[in-house]
Amino acid sequence: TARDLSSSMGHFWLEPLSFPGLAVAVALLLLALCLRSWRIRRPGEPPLIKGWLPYFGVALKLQKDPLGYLKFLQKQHGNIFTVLLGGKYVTFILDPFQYPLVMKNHKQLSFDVFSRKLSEKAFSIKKSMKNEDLTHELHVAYQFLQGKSLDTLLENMLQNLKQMFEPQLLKTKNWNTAQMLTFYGSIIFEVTFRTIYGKIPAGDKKRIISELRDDFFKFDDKFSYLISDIPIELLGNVKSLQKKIINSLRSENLAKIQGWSEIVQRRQEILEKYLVQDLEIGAHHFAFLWASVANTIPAMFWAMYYLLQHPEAMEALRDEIDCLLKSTGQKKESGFSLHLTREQLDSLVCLESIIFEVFRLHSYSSVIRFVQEDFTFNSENGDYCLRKGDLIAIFPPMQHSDPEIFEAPEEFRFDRFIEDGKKKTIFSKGGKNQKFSFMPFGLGITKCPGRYVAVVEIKLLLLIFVTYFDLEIIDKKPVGLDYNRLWIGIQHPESDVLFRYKAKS
Ligand code: HEM
Repeated sequence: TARDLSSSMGHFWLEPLSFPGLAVAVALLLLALCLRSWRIRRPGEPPLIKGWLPYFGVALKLQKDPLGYLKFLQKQHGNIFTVLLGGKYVTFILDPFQYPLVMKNHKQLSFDVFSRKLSEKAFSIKKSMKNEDLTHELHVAYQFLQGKSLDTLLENMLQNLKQMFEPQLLKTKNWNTAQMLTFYGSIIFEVTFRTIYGKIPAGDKKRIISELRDDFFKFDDKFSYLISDIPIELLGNVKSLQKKIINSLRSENLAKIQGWSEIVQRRQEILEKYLVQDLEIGAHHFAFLWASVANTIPAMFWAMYYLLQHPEAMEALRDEIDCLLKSTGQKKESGFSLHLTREQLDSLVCLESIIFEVFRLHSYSSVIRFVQEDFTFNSENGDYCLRKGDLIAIFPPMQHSDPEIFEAPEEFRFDRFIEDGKKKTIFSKGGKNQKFSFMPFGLGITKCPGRYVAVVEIKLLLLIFVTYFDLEIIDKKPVGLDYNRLWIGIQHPESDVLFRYKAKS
């Protein structure tokens, strides 16, 4: 419908044009749209599905029910086919045994063309993305999101949570009502910012962090439009929000913040070494900040949402946490005195299983590659010609929702990732182990480097809320997914959910 169409394009505005001017602009636009859709399948190419809408192709159908529609196309056309989506031709590779072929052909199937375009539009990172040495050094620096550095991040995160919770939240002795996504979003933004970028000096602290957070969420609300072809200038105030956030993360402003994490220190050194332009440095910090919270927030929302809807999961989790606290001699009653190591967090198999089950159900992180040159994809099921300029997509939710790998895949089962009291890591189909059955963080060279931080952070927050608070869901109606962020991580809920909390007495 026209409404769907306008929402899938974004609510943008145009400068008023005179009538003849407008008519010519519309005619040219329609011509351009039709030309983009004018493609005929060449011999050897995968089946081509263009839909009936010029330019948009099957975008609306896919957005309405991505899994249902892709499974329908898979039944009709097999494991490889090309669809027209918002002016782009995307070839889906749905057979997991062919994933390694996509990952290993770096030269023909490039990941950086796609991510460079996104970084330029969404975060205003311009020249520096083309500098291979810089990109390489930034990648090497991701080691500071693992190992010993991760232990330090965990310690600092606990400390920050203590400072954030003690003055206020832990004193909430009467029921307080809040919207769940907004509530956890705000906590995650603040604790992540403090842990990664450090503490804003007292005085202006509250104002600065809440202003940055508000701007960040307003920007993030429009993120799905940033991966479309709509120029950023047509997205209302997104450009000015982007400028404002980048400005607050420039070296000069970051220098006022104390306690940078190792990853930020190292990134800053590398950025200074290669770049002269301070705004470009701010843009890199913005991209990293976005990556560090954008997916953790909806993941935390869903974990809490399912826990509150599934008393059996809550009970199992409470037992597991009680056991750990007892065995480490920690008492719940003595204020916020928790001390946890990464090994202890790691031993909580039920907690991890709950989080992984949320990822399985709601991570739509896709692996996207750009076809750099015409290329023949030699697979076991035949050879396919891929066309220069098209995109290739691997779509993990197809495995996550395969009933032969995960029984009753639509159900939330808190213990799905537990077997004989231990973590279950291998899943099979038809008797064969499936290496690519669970891919919430992408694959290969572009796999998320922050995945350990994300899991530690969600574990810590769930543990704290379950230990120190009484929690109840108020809106009991089931909540569906909003597929606006189809390719980019954990999906948001269709609507926020009312819940209430109070500190345990
Ligand atoms: C549940 C939470 C998270 C999910 C589902 C997630 C998912 C992903 C995915 C799928 C990618 C790859 C995108 C691509 O193929 O281009 C990615 C990239 C990235 N993620 Fe995460 N992520 C999460 C949390 C985090 C956190 C907490 C951090 C940082 C502390 C982080 C830092 C990054 C960075 C820096 C990249 C870009 C890597 C590059 O330069 O290639 N992520 N994430």
